[in-house]
Amino acid sequence: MPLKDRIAEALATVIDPAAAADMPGAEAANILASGRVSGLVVRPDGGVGLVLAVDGLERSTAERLQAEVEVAVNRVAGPKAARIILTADRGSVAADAKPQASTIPGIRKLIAVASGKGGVGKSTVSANLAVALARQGFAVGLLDADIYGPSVPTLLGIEGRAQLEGNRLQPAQVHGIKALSMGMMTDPGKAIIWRGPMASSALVQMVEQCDWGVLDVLVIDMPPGTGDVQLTLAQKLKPDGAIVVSTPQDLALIDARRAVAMFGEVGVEVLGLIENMSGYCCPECGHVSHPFGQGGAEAEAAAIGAPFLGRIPLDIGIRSDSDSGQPGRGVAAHAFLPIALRVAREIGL
Ligand SMILES: Nc1ncnc2c1ncn2[C@@H]1O[C@H](COP(=O)(O)OP(=O)(O)OP(=O)(O)O)[C@@H](O)[C@H]1O
Repeated sequence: MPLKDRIAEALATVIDPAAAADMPGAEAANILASGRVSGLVVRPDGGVGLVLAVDGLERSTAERLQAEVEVAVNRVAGPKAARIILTADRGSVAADAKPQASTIPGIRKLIAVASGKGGVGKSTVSANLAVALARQGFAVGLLDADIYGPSVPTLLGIEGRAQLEGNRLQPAQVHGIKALSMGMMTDPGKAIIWRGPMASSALVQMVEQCDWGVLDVLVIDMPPGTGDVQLTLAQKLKPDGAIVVSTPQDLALIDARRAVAMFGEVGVEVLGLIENMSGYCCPECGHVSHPFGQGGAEAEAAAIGAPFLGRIPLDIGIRSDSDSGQPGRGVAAHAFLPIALRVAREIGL
């Protein structure tokens, strides 16, 4: 039987959650019969694409359904073959979220991605989260506000400086998102010597002068730490929510707690903690080890009453894709999808 037919057969085993709710006990309709699946294609490289309509479903139900579909497709077509595009009447899915406008014209929502200390993967998380949100159909911008070590140009493979048109800075357009970085303002390798209030004012001005167009969400890769610059930036930009990234070891978690407290001080809701570099799977033998400990961020989140958004494994592919400017592939694509869906729901996208 052709692969496409076998995939259709597998999809026919997935029950439509709405039909199941309507007909408890009866033989509920599957997602093919109920018309949720369209545009099923098998690409020459073996990848499988389809559109899944999730109208009328709660976000959590839609996420579960997406995961079920992914498993069904991958079972037939091989691991990581599925590429699922969700469509929804946004009103129905986001009905439970509270709408709120950002303070920057044209930008609906702002998310700050922060960490208590440097090097925990905050920029990697920001870039992959931005790409994952864009793949859900949102118009996404990424601001690299990390004045101390702007890494977004490397992570996204951006070369050259930001251009000015009139008095408006033009963001780079890469991987389906718009991006602007301090690293696009200076010569590579040149230190930026702004300090304190000057740094935060310059950053705010940079966001406001950028020609973002209309964005559903702007992801802000904050400078690492919890000093004055970070505090002022949070106060001035008033993000709709903040995500704190930490590795699992105790020292990083102490700093993550400080970052959560900082957002509390300025009244910014913490959407949750992400544990990065969590567990390493040896590509040779498949053994999973935990060089930075295990489960620390989840326990910390529970202790401080913040949601836990998920964990990203320590993965050689993530490291090499970051260095070569290719976010959103392989392990990263899978790990960031549920986090992006949850974040979108939390901020009411
Ligand atoms: N999950 C991961 N698996 C493997 N490597 C990772 C992972 N996350 C981040 N890295 C690597 O760790 C290094 C630091 O990541 P990144 O620049 O994102 O950290 P950061 O917290 O933004 O650092 P800083 O705050 O100092 O700018 C990079 O080389 C990146 O490729």
